[in-house]
Amino acid sequence: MGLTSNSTGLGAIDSGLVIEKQHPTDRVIALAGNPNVGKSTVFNELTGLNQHTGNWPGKTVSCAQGTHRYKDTEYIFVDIPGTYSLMAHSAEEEVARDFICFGEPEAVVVVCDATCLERNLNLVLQTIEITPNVVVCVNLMDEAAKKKISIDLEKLEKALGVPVVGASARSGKGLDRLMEKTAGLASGSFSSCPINIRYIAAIEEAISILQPIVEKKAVKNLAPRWIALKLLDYDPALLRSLSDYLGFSVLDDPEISQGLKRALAKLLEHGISKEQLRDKIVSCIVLAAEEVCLDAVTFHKHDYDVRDRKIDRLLTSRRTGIPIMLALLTGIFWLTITGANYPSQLLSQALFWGQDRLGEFFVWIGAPQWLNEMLVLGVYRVLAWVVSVMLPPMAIFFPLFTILEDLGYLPRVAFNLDHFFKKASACGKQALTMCMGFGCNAAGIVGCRIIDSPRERLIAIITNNFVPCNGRLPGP
Ligand SMILES: Nc1nc2c(ncn2[C@@H]2O[C@H](COP(=O)(O)OP(=O)(O)OP(=O)(O)O)[C@@H](O)[C@H]2O)c(=O)[nH]1
Ligand SMILES: [Mg+2]
Repeated sequence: MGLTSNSTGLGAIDSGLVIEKQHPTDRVIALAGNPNVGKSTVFNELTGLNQHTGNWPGKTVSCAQGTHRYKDTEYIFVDIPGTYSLMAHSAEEEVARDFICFGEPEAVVVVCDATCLERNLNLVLQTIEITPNVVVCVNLMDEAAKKKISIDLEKLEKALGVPVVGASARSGKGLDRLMEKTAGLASGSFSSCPINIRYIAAIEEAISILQPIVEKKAVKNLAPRWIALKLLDYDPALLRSLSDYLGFSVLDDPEISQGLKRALAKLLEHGISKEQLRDKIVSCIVLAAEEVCLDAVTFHKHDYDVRDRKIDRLLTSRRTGIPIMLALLTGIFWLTITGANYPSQLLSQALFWGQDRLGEFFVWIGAPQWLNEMLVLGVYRVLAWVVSVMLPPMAIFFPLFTILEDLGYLPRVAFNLDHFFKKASACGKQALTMCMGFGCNAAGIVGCRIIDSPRERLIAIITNNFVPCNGRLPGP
C-alpha cells in the first residue's frame, strides 16, 4: 500500500486516459481482470515498471501505462483497475469498462485467478462480448497447483474460443507465451472465434429486434449484439460514454428508440421487467462460466480450501475476529513505539554529536554567528530531530504492515470494522488508511483513493488528519 509516482503528485490526477502511440505500428494492450489477480504483477514483469502490488483488492485505482518491446514492435500495456464485472458499480469499474469498450485497445488480456477461475470467467465472458481480441491469462497457476486444482488450458481455450495461457506472473512463468499470443492477436496474424453467450429465449428475441437496427448505424469497432444488450440493460453512464464514443446520442436516435420500445415490450410479454432483466443477464453469464469450468477445471482435493475458510472464520467472526484484530494491531503499535525507542536514542546521539562537531567547524572557519545559527541550529538540528524521531518507527511500522498486507489480513480488518465505520457514515476501508496514518499522515490521506464513494472518501481524508502519526507519538 506504498506510495508510487502514480499515486502521488501529478500522477494522482485522473485526467482521462490518453494513450500516445510513438509510432503507428505500436499496439495498445489492456490488462483487465478481477481485483487482486496479479494484473499489476504481469504489468511490472512485462514493462519493468513498478506499479504497486499487494495482497488485497483495489490497489490499482487509476490506469498506468508502460511499454514492452516484442519482435520489433512496441506494445503499450495499460494496467487498469480490477473489476468483477463490466456492469460498473464503482468509479474504478467505470474506468476499466470505458477503457475496454471505448479505448480501442488492439487486444485485451484478461488476467484470471487460477484458484477461482469460475468467478473470474464472468469478466472474460463479458469482455468477449465486446471484442474478439481477448487473451485469457490464467495466473497464479502455482497457487492452484498447491491447492491441487488442475486446469486443462486446451479445453478452456476450445470452450472460450480465444487464446488461453497459463502463468505464474510473480516468477515470470508463462509471460513469453502470453506475449506470443497477444502479439499474434493484436497484429491480426491469427483471429479468434469466441463463444456466444446464449441468453434465455425472451432476451434473445429482444436482442434480435434491436441488433439489426444497431448494425445499420456506424458503431465503429463495437459488437452490435453487445450494444443491443446494453441498450436493453439501460445503464445511463455507459450509454452516455457510448454516445460520446459514437458521436451521436443513441437514445435520441428515432430508429433505435423505436426498436428499443419494441424490444422492451417483447420482454414484458415474457414477464421480464426492466428491473429483472439485469439479474437474468447476469445469471446466464454465471451459468455459462459454470459450464465452461465444469469441463476444464478439476479439484483433486475437494476440501482444498477448508483450512483457509477456518482461518477466515476465525479472523472475521464476531467472537474471535475483533479480539484477534485488536491484539494484532496493539502488538504492532507496541513493537513500533517501544522498539523504536532504542534506535531513536542511538540516532539522536549520533546526529547531535554531529551537530556539535559542525558547530565547532563553523567557529573554526570563522563563519558569522547568524550563519551558524541558521544552518547548524536551524536546518541541521530540525533535520536531526525529524530523522531520529520519525525514521525508526517508520522502519518498524511499514514492514510489519506490509507483512499483514501480504498475508491478506488487511481486507479482513476492513471487513471487521465496516459495521462500526458505517455507524459513523464512513466505510470500513478507511480503517486501513487510518492504520497507515499512524505511520505517516500523508500516506494515510493519499491512501483514501481506495475508497469508492466520494462522500466516504472525503470523510476519510478529513478525519485521517487526526490520527497521531509517528512524529506525534511519544518519543524516547
Ligand atoms: N503465488 C503467486 N502470487 C502472485 C502471482 N502473481 C501475483 N501474485 C501476488 O498476488 C497479489 C496481487 O497482485 P497484484 O499484481 O497487486 O494484483 P492486481 O490484480 O493488480 O490487484 P488490484 O490492482 O488490486 O486489482 C500480490 O501479492 C502478488 O505478489 C503468482 O503468479 N503467484
Ligand atoms: Mg493492480
